Amino acid sequence: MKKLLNELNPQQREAVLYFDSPLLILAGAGSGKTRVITYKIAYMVRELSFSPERILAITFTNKAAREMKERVEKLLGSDVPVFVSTFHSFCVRLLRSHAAKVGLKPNFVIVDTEDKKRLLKEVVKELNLDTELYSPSALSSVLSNIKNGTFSLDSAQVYYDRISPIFELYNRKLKELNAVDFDDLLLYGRDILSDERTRSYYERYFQYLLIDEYQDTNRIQYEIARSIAGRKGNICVVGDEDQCIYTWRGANIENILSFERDFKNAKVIKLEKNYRCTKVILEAANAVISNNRLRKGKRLYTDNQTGEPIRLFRAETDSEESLFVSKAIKNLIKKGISPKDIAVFYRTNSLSRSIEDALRREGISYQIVGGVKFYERKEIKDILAYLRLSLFEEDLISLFRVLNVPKRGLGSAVEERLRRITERERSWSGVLSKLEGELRMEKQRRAVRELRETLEILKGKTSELSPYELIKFIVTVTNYEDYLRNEFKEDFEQRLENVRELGNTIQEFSERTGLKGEELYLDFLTTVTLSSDQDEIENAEKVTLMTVHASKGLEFPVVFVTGLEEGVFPHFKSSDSSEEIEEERRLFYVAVTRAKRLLTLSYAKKRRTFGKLRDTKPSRFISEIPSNLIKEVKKRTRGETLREKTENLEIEKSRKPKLVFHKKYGKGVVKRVDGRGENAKVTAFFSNYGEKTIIMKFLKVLA
Ligand SMILES: Nc1ncnc2c1ncn2[C@@H]1O[C@H](COP(=O)(O)OP(=O)(O)OP(=O)(O)O)[C@@H](O)[C@H]1O
Ligand SMILES: [Mg+2]
Repeated sequence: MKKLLNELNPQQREAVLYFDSPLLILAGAGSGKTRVITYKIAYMVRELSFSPERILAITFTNKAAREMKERVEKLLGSDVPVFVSTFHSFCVRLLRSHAAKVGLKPNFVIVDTEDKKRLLKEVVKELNLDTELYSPSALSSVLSNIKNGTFSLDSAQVYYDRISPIFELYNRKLKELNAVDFDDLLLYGRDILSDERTRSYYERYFQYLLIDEYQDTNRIQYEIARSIAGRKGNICVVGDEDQCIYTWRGANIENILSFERDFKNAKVIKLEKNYRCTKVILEAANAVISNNRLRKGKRLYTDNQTGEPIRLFRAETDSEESLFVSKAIKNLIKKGISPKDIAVFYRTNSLSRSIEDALRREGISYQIVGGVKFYERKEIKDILAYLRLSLFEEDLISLFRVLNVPKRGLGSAVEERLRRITERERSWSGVLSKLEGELRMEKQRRAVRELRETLEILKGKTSELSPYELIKFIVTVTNYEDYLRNEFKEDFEQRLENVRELGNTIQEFSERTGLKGEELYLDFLTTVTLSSDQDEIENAEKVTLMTVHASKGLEFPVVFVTGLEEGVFPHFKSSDSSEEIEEERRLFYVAVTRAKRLLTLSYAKKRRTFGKLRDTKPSRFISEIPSNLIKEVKKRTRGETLREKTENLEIEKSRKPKLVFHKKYGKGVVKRVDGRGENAKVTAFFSNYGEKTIIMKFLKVLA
């Protein structure tokens, strides 16, 4: 364990060892906040004999949760059942155990974004409102804001005068369907904990609570945390107010301030040393963020190398920008940088297409984070809908989805009839029997009967077949393969492949968790519904493309930030108030501080928007970086290829040596390297001779 603590600096160590009162760690990017949480958990388990399952750690994404668990296990050298989850998945657990308290059944369904819009469309229709005026996707986010407390129902009324009945009917429908949306998860979680007996049970059960990315918690999450930490105040939160980038989702800087007020005797520890970035990158980040006024103010330093200047490429057009990025990446890969160490960021998803095209042309493999996710693909959702129906009689949301998939000649008139029946009937068998009785056309009646029979058959199979077999069976009995072949000629193969992959995934999930039957599928479906953008990142030899929002908490040796134009980044929606600009600046700060060694910024002087090439202005954030830190990648005279232009992108080819060999002193462990190439000065520790500084050319690098 001593060794563990040695891997921390004095402030980090203090944070790990501190248990006397609630602890708030406020620190800038890359200063080791996440590391402190991980080490603190390991320390509690190993040195203080905490039962791992009684430690609750909250992270921002499921991927972060998984990684944290893995790291703790690595530090401890064994599997530990630490409870690491997101607020949402924690609330799912709470809700499964206490569903009745809030009027739900334990096997409630979580509606995803698409289901939610579908339901809202129904609501709007039922209230005889105009679907153009009350568009489901706009309503979806308004309702979300009302639930998470960013808007009041009254203030939303100004824009949508019928918002109250919509809100009411939507919630009623959810309840009737035994369904919840993402925001409900938190609200119900809070409600469950508002019962004093339940609350004190969890307060006693969880002996310590840790929260990462605390700056992005919203009010409701804060209240949940408070109820669990309770009076004991066994809580440690880490955050950075400069990285608060989710105020539009209700994240609230107030929570940092109220922490010190609500948790008596809270101790605040600051971490000021950054371990991630080069001096140049960190200085740029510090300079940019100092333009924000809504902050506590702190300055990070680093002992890392000065590093390369920040590259800036001013492209004529967006396609030239993409070309530059792809050529530069190609060059880096040629120089030995691994593709998985490279990330390209943009402000909005729509900017990815042109970069994708360019990368494809260069033959560079990439993964795009936050596009259409695996579980949002149509074929996956169709099969999962059948799976859900075979498990849950009352999942009428899924029933609507499969009514005419595969095509059975049951169009919108039948759907309308179905909707009316669902007002009285709650289970699919009842609903379908009624529907069959009401229909006039024999063909339609038969189609409905067949659907009901199919679902009956499936119902019996969930416990009988292995997950892989079950998915295969669903595909067979529904004739889904034929459907795909007929409807999606171009990418039918790919879609079928995705469905097979789904079978494998559930099978693997079952083997990993040891779960079976209904419990298995319930857990799997929850995981799937709550998966976030970051969950899609594979650990493959691929360049990663993502929005800045999705990059939170991550780090990459090489980062490109593209589309740095006024109106794009900062985004035009934000340009009318200084608070919103400050949020954009925090977002830019997050982008810059993801880079460990090389940062490249770019923008296009003309960008195609709404089908036309338009003039742009460079983002103000570029001019907020001191010019001595920037080196422009100039366009050279004609005749030279872009490859030559980007050849200048220098980056250390090999990593710093770790182990060296010297003729006289033998093997030495490297502590420091000053300079580059064969004349670099290497300071190393040799077991029989102590520390020596030697010129690189007299050494042999062993590792
Ligand atoms: N004491 C340390 N010694 C060596 N490396 C460290 C130390 N502390 C942190 N690091 C490394 O620095 C990097 C950044 O750490 P970490 O991700 O924990 O920072 P963070 O404060 O959580 O950043 P962010 O604000 O971006 O979430 C990681 O690669 C981590 O392993
Ligand atoms: Mg972190």
